[in-house]
Amino acid sequence: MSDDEADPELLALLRQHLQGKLTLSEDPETGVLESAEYVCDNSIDVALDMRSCKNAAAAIYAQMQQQEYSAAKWSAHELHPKAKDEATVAFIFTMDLLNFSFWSEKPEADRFALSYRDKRWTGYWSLVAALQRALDEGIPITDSHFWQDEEECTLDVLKHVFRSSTDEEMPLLKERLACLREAGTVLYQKYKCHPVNLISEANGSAAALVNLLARDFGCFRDEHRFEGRRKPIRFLKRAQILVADLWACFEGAGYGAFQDIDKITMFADYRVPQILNSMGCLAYSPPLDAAVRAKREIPQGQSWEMQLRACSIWCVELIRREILKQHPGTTINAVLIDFFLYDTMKKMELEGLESIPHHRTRSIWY
Ligand SMILES: Nc1nc2c(c(CN[C@H]3C=C[C@H](O)[C@@H]3O)cn2[C@@H]2O[C@H](COP(=O)(O)O)[C@@H](O)[C@H]2O)c(=O)[nH]1
Repeated sequence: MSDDEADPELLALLRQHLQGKLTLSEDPETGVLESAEYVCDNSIDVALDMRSCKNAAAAIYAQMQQQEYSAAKWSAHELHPKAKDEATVAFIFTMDLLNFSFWSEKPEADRFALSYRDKRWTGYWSLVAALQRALDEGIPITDSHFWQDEEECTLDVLKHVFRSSTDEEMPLLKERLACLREAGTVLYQKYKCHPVNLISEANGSAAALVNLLARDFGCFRDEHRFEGRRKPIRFLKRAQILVADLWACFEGAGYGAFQDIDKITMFADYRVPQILNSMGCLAYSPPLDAAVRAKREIPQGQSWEMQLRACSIWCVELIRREILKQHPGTTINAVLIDFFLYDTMKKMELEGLESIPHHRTRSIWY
């Protein structure tokens, strides 16, 4: 067949499509909601309180309206990147590769903290500040070529990037370096060394992008066994928050344009379960409640930890459905509810209003 002749198979497919006979493959699903509902239905140490979820839906909606809460708030934060370009995509990809496990056992004054732009940053914001500071210092921390260069991108360089203003180091630094190395290799092998090519591969689907991340990057494959069930339970928290951060940063356009963003669920971290419990939406069994209040470490993958994560996802899904029922046509989705709950929890923490500690699990998943 010469170059300018169309492929007969392609022509046949096109003809079928034009005649309405070709049903393109179903929109992809991530399987996270199905996983969350399954674990929640089989949980005995974490339960949802429906009355509180209903009340929470009304309160969250009212406060989001009052604060004019929208995706635009994402870029408003001084540390988040402002430019709507490939460099920002690389920044967000790097950030969500490493967006896990900032909590400390030390008192507030001694915990890992980072000084940047004359402020002290802890938790998630210490990560964002560290990346911004590295770029200011000419360290190409968001460049996948750098991640692969074992001479340049060493553990000592990462220690410098995340250097603390206290004696405590950022947790899991070796694991963070391993995430960068793996991501650098996969981006080199499959995506021409840049995450923008990942986004275009997903063809405007948030669920497809989440699935690509879980398929190709072990460090995004946040799925685990639950009590003998054959099919793994999928949480995919950092894959989902990566898609959500792109969507929020680019305000649903450009590299953040996803026609199915509403398929993204709440991000199963250690902060949102804390506020859901404080609002009465999640109830813990006495032994779990005692373990959380005693700040005892809860191992990743253990039943309690799986129940905390899954019930949080399912709880926010029910709150989302209740808001939709009370306010048909609202643009509020699980991403915005989640962002709002995280930000509200951080405000409560700042004002010393935490009624229960967050649970202590050390892992690269959240
Ligand atoms: N579910 C959920 N988890 C979130 C975030 C964020 C930050 N998102 C920003 C972007 C838009 C929003 O408006 C936020 O301003 C971080 N985390 C997770 O929390 C943990 C860090 O806690 P702490 O150590 O206390 O900072 C860690 O697992 C981190 O991955 C979120 O939004 N939702």
